[in-house]
Amino acid sequence: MESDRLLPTILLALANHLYCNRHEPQAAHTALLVLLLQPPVLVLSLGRRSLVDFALVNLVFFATLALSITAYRLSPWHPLANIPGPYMAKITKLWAVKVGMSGYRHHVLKQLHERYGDCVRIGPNEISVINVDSVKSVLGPRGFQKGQFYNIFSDPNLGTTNLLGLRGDAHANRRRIWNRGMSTESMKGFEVILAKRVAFLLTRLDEFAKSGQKVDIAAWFTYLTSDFMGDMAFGGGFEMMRDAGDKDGVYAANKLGVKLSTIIAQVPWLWPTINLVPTVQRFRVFARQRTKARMAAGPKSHRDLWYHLMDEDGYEKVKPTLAEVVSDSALTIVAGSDTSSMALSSFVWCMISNPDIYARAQAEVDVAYPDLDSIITHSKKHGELKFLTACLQEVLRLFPPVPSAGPRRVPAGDPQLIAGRFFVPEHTQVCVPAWAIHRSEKNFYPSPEGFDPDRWLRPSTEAETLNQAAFMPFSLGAANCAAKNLAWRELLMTASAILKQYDMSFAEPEAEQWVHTIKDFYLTDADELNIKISLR
Ligand code: HEM
Repeated sequence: MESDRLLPTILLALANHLYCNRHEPQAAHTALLVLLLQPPVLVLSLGRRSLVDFALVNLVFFATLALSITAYRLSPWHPLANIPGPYMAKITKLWAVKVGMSGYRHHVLKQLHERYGDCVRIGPNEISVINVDSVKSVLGPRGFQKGQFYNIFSDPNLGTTNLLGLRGDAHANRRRIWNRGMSTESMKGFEVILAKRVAFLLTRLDEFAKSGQKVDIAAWFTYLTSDFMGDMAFGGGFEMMRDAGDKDGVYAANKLGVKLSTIIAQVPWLWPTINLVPTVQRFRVFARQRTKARMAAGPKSHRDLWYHLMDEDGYEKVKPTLAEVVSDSALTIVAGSDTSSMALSSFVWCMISNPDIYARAQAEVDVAYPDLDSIITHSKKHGELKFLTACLQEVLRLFPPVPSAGPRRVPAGDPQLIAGRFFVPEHTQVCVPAWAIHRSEKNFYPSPEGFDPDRWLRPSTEAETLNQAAFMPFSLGAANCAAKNLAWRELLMTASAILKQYDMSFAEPEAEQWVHTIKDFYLTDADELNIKISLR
């Protein structure tokens, strides 16, 4: 290729690299279009017309761009050059997309930390940290704002963003309403709603116990938590326990959205493009339909979350808009169904896999609750369930339902010292993976990978480590789980009821390996967990 085309093509590619380095693209389709258009425009402006010219200019343009980006990302001038990590991760986000799509991101991050230490570079502009001091500075009271990944929680159709996607003052204002909605007083109303659903679960599970058929308990916990969240968010909407499945495909659409978020987490500028896919819209259509139904139904006898999010008590000077409430109610279903159901499934798996511990937890429930009714009518005795609580803590430690979450972002103009030795520039994405933190022997020792509920109950000794500050299944700081207390009640009530009512065993050898099928798609997903249950 002659220099009259070669030089301008190379310069154009380098200029593109320089521009994108300063201004990260926000939407894949526009960025791609702009890139694809440039080489042909250049060829035409140079007065050329032949196909060979078009092909060569394209080749040189994209090869130069790729080489320039790769060289810079691996060079000692890159601001994250001194942070160790895999080469492919440093060069391209495609590495993270591949890892994310495999569903084993949680395992990969843990292995990387074992190999490289507390701070690992996991993307051209992204790091992962697991030492507790850094975790505090990222998530603590003066922590970082959420990274670009969380932009997916804005709904272009409603023109608003749900709580999970908000930052700064906007987040604090909305969170105040959530916190009021999750007060001890509100919890009483929610418990009535929860108790009805748990009681119904038991009537459905009794059918399996009586027939002796195996039951996919993971699916039934999903039905329970989805039905419950539907009640909370929109005063109803899901009847998955009644239908023994996802009749309308709404849950599946939601699940697809969450899975896609794994890819988007790595390349957030793909979101506006993926957002155009009709299946992704299905869940939003459901939310709009339920909103109409909820508004037509009026107040419920027991106040649901909708009541509080709408500020029907009139505490706020400026009332939340309907769009904000709809998007937060939809968030309730996303955030509150798979998280709790995976925790409950992991709990059942841990019980059956550890018969001695199972027997102790069951005995404790039998002492606290003389009959099943007392379990589902009130939660006053939850404080007495010390061993069961320790079992659930251990479940949440080993199998956190949000294993690596989305990254936070180093504030503009304020580089940070991370892991005590690395200066990290503004806008760097920082991931804080609970799965790896919970399984580090620096935080939980001995046997950080073992199921040992007693570690939460034994008096502390020098030979053991139980780092409470490193326990973060509900995340930490201002944007931690808004429904942590409700989730605990749900876990304790359901776990107590299951222990009280049934004896459980694995229905097939594959079930013994079930935890190895847990995948990390921001929330977790796993195979069927088939068990046999019999009435006690
Ligand atoms: C065992 C059950 C649960 C676990 C382990 C859990 C865990 C978490 C985690 C780790 C986060 C932070 C996510 C992030 O930073 O990306 C979060 C946020 C959130 N969770 Fe939960 N969650 C559970 C149940 C629930 C339930 C039942 C609800 C709904 C009623 C809920 C509502 C929320 C909301 C609204 C947020 C966003 C908070 C904010 O950004 O201020 N969660 N949860």
